[in-house]
Amino acid sequence: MKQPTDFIEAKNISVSFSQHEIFSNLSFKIFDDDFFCLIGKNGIGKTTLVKTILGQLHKTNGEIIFSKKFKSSLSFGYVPQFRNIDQDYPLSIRNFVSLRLFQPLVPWFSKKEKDIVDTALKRVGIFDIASRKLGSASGGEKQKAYLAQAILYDPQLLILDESTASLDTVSKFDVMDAVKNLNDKYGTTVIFISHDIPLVEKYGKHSLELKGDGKYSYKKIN
Ligand SMILES: Nc1ncnc2c1ncn2[C@@H]1O[C@H](COP(=O)(O)OP(=O)(O)OP(=O)(O)O)[C@@H](O)[C@H]1O
Repeated sequence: MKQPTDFIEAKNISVSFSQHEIFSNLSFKIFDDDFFCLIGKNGIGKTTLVKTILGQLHKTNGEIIFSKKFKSSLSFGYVPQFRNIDQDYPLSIRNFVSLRLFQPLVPWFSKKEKDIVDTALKRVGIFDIASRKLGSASGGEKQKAYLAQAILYDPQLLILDESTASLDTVSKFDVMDAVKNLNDKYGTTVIFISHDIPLVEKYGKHSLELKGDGKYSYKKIN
């Protein structure tokens, strides 16, 4: 199969903190339509690697090449582990998602801003329930509201950092199906940091496992 021409390529990258080498000579590609899974035990260097890709940390060695679609200053959306929201939280799902709109100069939203929010709500599949109170939504629906916030400005990369870790099984698959839809239908490039191997195997396209001591494995999954 022909590989996409848009990608981020890491070539022999190494990162150390003082004398502590986190990873070394790491090489892999993240393609434009990728569902790239980053796995490895706690403290192995997954967050460090993502920060390196985003240019927030300096590499000790190696280079990261950005093809034409990706700029070296990447725009990204970020969804961390699920943070629960109280039952009596007053905002609707739509108003909660709108909180991430850049601060408007006037205290109401323009048509363009409303369209941005509606598009994000539709893309993650919560448009029909957008007027409901977020506090009364299920765990999966709340996490999809965070997901809608993360894709509001159509970022080049969507980073899911253990985003399904504390959700029940049904909600986990519900959120992952929404992410898969973004990836399949809208070409959103996904980096999924997870310990959940069954999810990685079901949804991932490539995986990079950091194993410590400079060892890693990079493979195609689906
Ligand atoms: N700024 C820093 N200075 C020094 N050491 C750091 C710094 N940032 C991270 N580390 C260390 O680098 C190692 C890798 O941390 P990192 O957060 O990347 O791991 P991780 O795989 O994302 O872990 P987790 O799964 O727990 O989130 C850890 O030993 C951590 O303490």
